[in-house]
Amino acid sequence: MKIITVKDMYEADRWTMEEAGLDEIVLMENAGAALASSIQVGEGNGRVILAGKGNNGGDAIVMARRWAEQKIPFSLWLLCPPEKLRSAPRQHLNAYVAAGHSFTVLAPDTKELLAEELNVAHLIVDGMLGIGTKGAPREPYRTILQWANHSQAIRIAIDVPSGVSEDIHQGEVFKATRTITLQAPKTTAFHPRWTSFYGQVEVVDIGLPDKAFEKVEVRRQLWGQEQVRRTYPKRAPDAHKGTAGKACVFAGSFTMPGAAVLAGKAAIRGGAGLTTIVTPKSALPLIAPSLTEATYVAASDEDGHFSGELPALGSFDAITVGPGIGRRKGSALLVDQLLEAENVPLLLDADALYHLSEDVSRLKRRGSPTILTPHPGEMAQLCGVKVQDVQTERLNLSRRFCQEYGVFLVLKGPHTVVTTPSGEQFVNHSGNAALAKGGTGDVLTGVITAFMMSHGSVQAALCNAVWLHGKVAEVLVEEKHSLTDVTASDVIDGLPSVLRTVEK
Ligand SMILES: NC(=O)C1=CN([C@@H]2O[C@H](COP(=O)(O)OP(=O)(O)OC[C@H]3O[C@@H](n4cnc5c(N)ncnc54)[C@H](OP(=O)(O)O)[C@@H]3O)[C@@H](O)[C@H]2O)[C@H](O)CC1
Ligand SMILES: [K+]
Repeated sequence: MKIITVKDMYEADRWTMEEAGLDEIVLMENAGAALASSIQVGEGNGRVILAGKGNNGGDAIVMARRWAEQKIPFSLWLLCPPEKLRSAPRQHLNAYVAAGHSFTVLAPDTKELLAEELNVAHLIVDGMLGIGTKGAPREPYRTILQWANHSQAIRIAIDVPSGVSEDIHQGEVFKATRTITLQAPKTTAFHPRWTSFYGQVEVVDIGLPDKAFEKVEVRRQLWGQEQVRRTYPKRAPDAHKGTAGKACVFAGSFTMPGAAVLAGKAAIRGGAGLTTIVTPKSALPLIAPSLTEATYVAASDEDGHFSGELPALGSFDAITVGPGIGRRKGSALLVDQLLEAENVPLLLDADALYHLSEDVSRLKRRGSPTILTPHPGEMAQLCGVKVQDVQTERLNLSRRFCQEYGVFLVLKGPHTVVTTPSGEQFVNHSGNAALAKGGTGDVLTGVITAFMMSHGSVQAALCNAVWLHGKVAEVLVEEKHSLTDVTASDVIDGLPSVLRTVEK
């Protein structure tokens, strides 16, 4: 599903109205109808619908008419005098009134009443400001946003939470429990400044034809269950361990053996036919008892770490380096040599990224796919910028990096972004805060390693692995865990149940 900018959305709107002849009134009707049916109204009274002067307010007015016809009690508040409404919302207000329904206009003598209603509301629907917002909300929106955000109510935003805009500001923003976005997800939903204001994001169809987006150059998409099901490869009935892929994972050290165990286990659970762990000799006995299915190569060891001497190896379908290798000179030498490995995809994670950041230009010499899986701190180091700069420019920075160095990149975080060497981007739509724990990154690395070998496309392999990893965390928390207690091993144990749903 394409992720679009405000400019893209207005262009698609224009095409739909001018070329397809569907006017704004119809789209607004569709929007209001979709909203009315996707919001669970719950028990009791105390539903407040807030409508601003623009078309976002128009969507709210249509939704209110639909609810009124279903005899759902609510109060509709108009935050500007009716004559100040834009044309389409005004027409819909006329229809609302003609149908015999009532509303209240915000005015000095009604302000207190709105404050009180918001205070006791159990559901607030935000149709105040949409994608036409510029900068921080002005009055009266600012004050109403403060009241709404203080309420204990469930808060549902129409299209975007009011106050969210492409120009970043520090003003008041509607803190939505859930945002029902019209037609296509907007880039602001994945901007670190705004993500938390969106709450849970849901996209509803309001009838714009796909063709409306054809002219829009969209190179950012949302990756979710539907895309995973479409691209997840079926295992051939005659598959054997050789065809399922041979992975070589350089991981672990005397002080960090667990990282190798987690990455290796996850690769095996993720479907790798054969997994070989290459680890310093003294770390091997710490790893092998916990990972019986792997084979091992004992690498030359210096103080429990890689000495830098590359052991003789057979041929592999994927090489991964990084989990638990540490930051010593020996592992730096190891990374340097592996970057020269020909004809095999190479995944660099964790401390391998630390060593890579010494000289990123080495990436340009690689002939086979290279995959980097940094968290924001590692990305900052790779790019020579501050972590904060990575967070505010996640999409743009990733794209520039991948295009310059010709790599695939998985930038981890609440909406993990996968970028291809040509700059196509995929924003992941699964996961939760349970993954904020040491070791979960090693698990992701293992799954990616396996998927790189089973999927025909590196991009699909990365996107599917990231989605699966996040989905497992969701299922764990839904079924038997809390956000606090999930461990990296739990994530490995949770892989089978989600994989089964994907394979069906
Ligand atoms: N195709 C679709 O997706 C459709 C979406 N719809 C909905 O329409 C809105 C966008 O509607 P639009 O009227 O363009 O914009 P808004 O509703 O966001 O309102 C913009 C007006 O609000 C004022 N404004 C702007 N910034 C601020 C601010 N910081 N503080 C206060 N007020 C602000 C401004 O008016 P002024 O006269 O004050 O300048 C804007 O004009 C979209 O989000 C969907 O919800 C359609 O219903 C169907 C098609
Ligand atoms: K809104």
